[in-house]
Amino acid sequence: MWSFFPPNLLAQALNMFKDASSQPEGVGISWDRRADCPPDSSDCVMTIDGIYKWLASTFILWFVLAIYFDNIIPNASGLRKPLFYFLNPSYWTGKGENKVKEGNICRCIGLEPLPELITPDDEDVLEEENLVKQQAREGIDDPNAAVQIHGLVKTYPKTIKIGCCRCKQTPPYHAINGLWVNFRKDQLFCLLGPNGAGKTTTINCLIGISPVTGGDATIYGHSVRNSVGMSNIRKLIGVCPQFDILWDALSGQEHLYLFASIKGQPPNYIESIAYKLLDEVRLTESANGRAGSYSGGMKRRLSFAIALIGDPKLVILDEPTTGMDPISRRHVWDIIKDAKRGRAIVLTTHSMEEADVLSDRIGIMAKGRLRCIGTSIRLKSRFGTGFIANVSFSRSDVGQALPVEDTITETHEAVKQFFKYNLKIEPKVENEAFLTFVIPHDRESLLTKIFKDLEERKREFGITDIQIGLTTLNEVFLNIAKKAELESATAEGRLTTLTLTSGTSFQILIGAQLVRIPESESVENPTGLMVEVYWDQDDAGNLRISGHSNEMPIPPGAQAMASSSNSNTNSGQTRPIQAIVIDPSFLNRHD
Ligand SMILES: Nc1ncnc2c1ncn2[C@@H]1O[C@H](COP(=O)(O)OP(=O)(O)OP(=O)(O)O)[C@@H](O)[C@H]1O
Repeated sequence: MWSFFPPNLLAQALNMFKDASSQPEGVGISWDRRADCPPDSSDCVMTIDGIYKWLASTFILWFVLAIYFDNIIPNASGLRKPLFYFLNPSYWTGKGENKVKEGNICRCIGLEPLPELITPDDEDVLEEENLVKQQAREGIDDPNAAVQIHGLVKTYPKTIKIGCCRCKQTPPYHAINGLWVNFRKDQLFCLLGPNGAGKTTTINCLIGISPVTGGDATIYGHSVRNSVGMSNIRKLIGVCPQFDILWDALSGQEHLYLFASIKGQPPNYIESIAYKLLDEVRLTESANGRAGSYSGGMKRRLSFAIALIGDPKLVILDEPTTGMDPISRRHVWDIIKDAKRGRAIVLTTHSMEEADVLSDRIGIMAKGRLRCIGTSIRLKSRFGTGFIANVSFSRSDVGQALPVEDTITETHEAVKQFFKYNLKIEPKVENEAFLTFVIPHDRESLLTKIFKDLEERKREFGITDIQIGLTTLNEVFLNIAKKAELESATAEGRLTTLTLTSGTSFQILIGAQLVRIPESESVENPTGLMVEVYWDQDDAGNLRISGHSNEMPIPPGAQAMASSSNSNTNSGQTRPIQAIVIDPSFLNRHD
């Protein structure tokens, strides 16, 4: 046992050298006599020759063990190989399956239960899911898809590790909850979502930084779940991560040289590749400056240039324009548009304008699930509130006989009446120069006729311009984020206190639209009173009450929805009065 540890062998060898040469009559140990025991030694167990051989053998032993443990102990991202990975022929041949695992060897994480998969309630998401599932069932490798995501699940265990194999678990967090989607070639797919939606986690799973808990994803046919597939994927992708991974001491040019070498670009071309990319991202002048002295926007541009090295077939851009000024941003948009040709791009961003300008398809995620998918126009028409009509007025060419203010009021009033009579809507924004109306989707069929009439009566109303457009992507995003937050608040039965302007306070389910005011029955209103509650989101995305409507009688057709759980009721304490939630669907019937 003693001999398995090289320092002991070294110490023994030094000791033998000392004994052999410390006395004046000592003859030392020559190379020829390396296998002989010292002449006066009675307990010679090992000679210098034996020590050399042991040192050589233990070097090989420890070297092999180091490689083995390096493979089976989870790396910084939690990835590791199976215990008997070396028995798998693919490890040696570099072909076929060689699955990577996640988590500790004692499998704290491996035992995480997969989340309950929920069928999407959006028809487009369901259609996409069914398409990908069908392709997976039939083993079809879609020639138009660059990335195929098959029921991807990522669960972060809230685990506190103590020692090697003892671990304490807190509830796991499902960051991605069964994602089924294809990212097509020659297209830019934009992944949107509020903070914590799971966008970066999805990207990290695709690029192999984060191990997948369930499901799989293939990039140009290579699975992210096996290490051979992952090493092939690395040759095909370029990544601009959310946070710049740069070395302060290296210049922009040196970064490009370094990454081009790592990506295996031919040495003769590295200089021209770096020159071209620096020019594309407008960093030629600062090419020799240290990255540490770059501004945030310059660092983002350098990271973007690094992602384009080697002409990757899939480019993943995680918030690439964060911190850029509008001019640089527009410039990077142009580069991204050009880069779309011949490759797939996956982009995450918080800029709705960016998503609108660049995307071929957009997917909005929230709470780890895909909530909607489609082109920008499709999302706007399905999830926006409808069309926006802007009617502009001139002050000069109408109503000469009346004072200007009266003329304005009169023309505005006439247009307001026109919209009220034809579309039953009031203006959303109103000022001297224009009126803005939001036209709900259910009245879209009337638009052609109404705008023809309005066009003909332009002079009569003093209208200078009529503009009509879809609601913005921003609005779609807010609607989806709000719906997701509402869903989770309802599922968890979270309550909050509503205080009416009349001073009455009671508890309501977070996200409830219509609530019955407790104890509000009277002779005039035998069914009681209700209020409509308005919600918005705070900076952290949590729903908060922004206001409420006037109190109104509950119509006979209104039905109570399933009552909420009494999650905040503590035994021994006064039970808070909790309002009943009324099913808002009857509102639509009375529109
Ligand atoms: N290593 C981790 N351990 C535990 N939870 C994590 C870990 N990394 C991310 N999460 C959680 O997973 C969820 C998704 O995070 P992710 O970074 O993917 O969100 P995102 O959509 O990219 O948000 P943002 O727009 O802020 O970048 C978040 O609630 C986050 O707190």
